[in-house]
Amino acid sequence: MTVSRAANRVLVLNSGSSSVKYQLLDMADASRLAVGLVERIGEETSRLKHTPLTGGGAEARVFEGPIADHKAALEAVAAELAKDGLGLDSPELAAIGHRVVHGGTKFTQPTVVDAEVLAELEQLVPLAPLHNPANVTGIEVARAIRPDLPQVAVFDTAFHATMPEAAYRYAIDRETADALSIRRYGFHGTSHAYVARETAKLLGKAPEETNVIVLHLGNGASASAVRGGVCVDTSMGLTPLEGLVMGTRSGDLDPAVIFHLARVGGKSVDEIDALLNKKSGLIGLCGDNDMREILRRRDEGDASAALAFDVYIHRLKKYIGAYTAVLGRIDAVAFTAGVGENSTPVREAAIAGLEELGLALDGERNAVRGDEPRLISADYARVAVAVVPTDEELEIATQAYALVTG
Ligand SMILES: Nc1ncnc2c1ncn2[C@@H]1O[C@H](COP(=O)(O)OP(=O)(O)O)[C@@H](O)[C@H]1O
Ligand SMILES: CC(=O)OP(=O)(O)O
Ligand SMILES: [Mg+2]
Repeated sequence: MTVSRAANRVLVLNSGSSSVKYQLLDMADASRLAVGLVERIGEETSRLKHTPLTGGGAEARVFEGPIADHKAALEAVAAELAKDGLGLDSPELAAIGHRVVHGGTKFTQPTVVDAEVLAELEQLVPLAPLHNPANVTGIEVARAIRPDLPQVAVFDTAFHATMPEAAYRYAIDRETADALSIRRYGFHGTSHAYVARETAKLLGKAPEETNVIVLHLGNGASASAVRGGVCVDTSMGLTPLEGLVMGTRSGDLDPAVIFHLARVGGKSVDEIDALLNKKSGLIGLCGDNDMREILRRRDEGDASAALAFDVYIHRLKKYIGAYTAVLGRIDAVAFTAGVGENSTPVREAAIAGLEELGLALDGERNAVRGDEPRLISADYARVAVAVVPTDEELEIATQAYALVTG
C-alpha cells in the first residue's frame, strides 16, 4: 500500500460495543476537520451527532433513528462526511486509525492491519470481551469501505508493555499464568502516554527527566506510574476491570468475592462477569455512574451518593500513595479524562490530606475550568498537580500517520 504525498488526513475510529466516536484530522497542522459520535447502535433510538469544523460554521447535525449495526453506523458517518466534501473516498485520506483496547503481548506498536493481524486480534477477544469485538468490527467495516487504505491499529495496552515483571506478574502459579497469558497488561495507554508527555511539557521539563502519576478518570478509570516517560506500573490488569472504582466496574476486590458469589450466591461465571463489569462501581454503589449526578445528589444529602463518592476517592488516594512509593520521587500528579478534567470536587478530595507527600492544591486554580493543560497546585507544594486534557484521537492519528508516511 502506498500513500500519496497529497494524502495527509487521518480518520480515527474509537468503536465501542454500541457506539462509535470518530474524528477526521488534517495532519499538516493537527487540526480537526470533523468530529462525531454514533450512540445506541442496534437500538430503535440510535443517534448520530456530526460536527463539521471546516469553513467557519461548527453547527452540529443530529440524526435520530435506527442504525442497525457498526456497518450501517460507519456508512452513515461516511455520508455525513461526504456532505462536507470530506467523504471517505477522498484521495486526501492517508489512513484510518483504530483504537484497539487489547493487544496482548504481541502488539506493542501501531500496526497496519491485514488478514493475519485481524485473525490475531480475534484471538485476543477473550482477554477484552467488552471492548475488542467492537474494535475488530470497526476495522472490518472500514476495510470493506476502503480496502486500499492502510487500517492502523493503535493499542491501549502498548504504552504499558515496558512495565517490569515485578509489576506485571501476578503472584499465582507461574506455569498456569504463562499457559493462559495471565498477567497485568494495563489499558488507556494512549492517554497515559500523551498526558505524561504533555505534563512534562507543562512543567518545562524533558519527559525523560519527569516522573508522573497519571489519573485517567473517565467512565473507565485507571492510574499509571510513569518514570522518565516510561510506564512502570498501572492499575488495570489482565482486563480493564482491576484497579480504581469506575462508572460501572468494581476495580480491586478480594478474588474470593467471586468464589463466594458462585458458591453462596449461586451465580454463574457470566452473571458474575456482568455484575462486576456492568453493575458495580459507582452505579452499583448508588445507582448512578455520572459523577455530576452523584455530586448533585450528595450535595442534597443523599447518603448512598456520598458513600459512592467516598469509596471512589478512598481508592484513588491509595493509588496516589502506592505510585509515589513505586516511583520514589514524583514531579507531578496529572488528572485527565471526563471526571479528571472537569470535576473540581473529585480533584480536591483526592489530594486533600496528602501534604506529607508534597501535594497540596490551590483552591482557586482548581476551580477554574478550561481546555488547556494547567497547574492547580499551591505555590508552596513540592509536587505539581496538573489538569491535562487527554486527546486519544490526536495521539492515535499521529501514530497512524507516522507509521504510514514512515
Ligand atoms: N463536569 C463534570 N463533573 C464531573 N464529572 C464529569 C463532568 N463532565 C463529565 N464528567 C464525567 O465524565 C465521564 C465520561 O468521561 P469520558 O472520559 O468521556 O469517558 P469514556 O471515554 O469512558 O466514555 C462521565 O461519565 C461523567 O461522569
Ligand atoms: C479500557 C477501558 O476501560 O476503556 P473505556 O474507558 O473506554 O471503557
Ligand atoms: Mg475514554
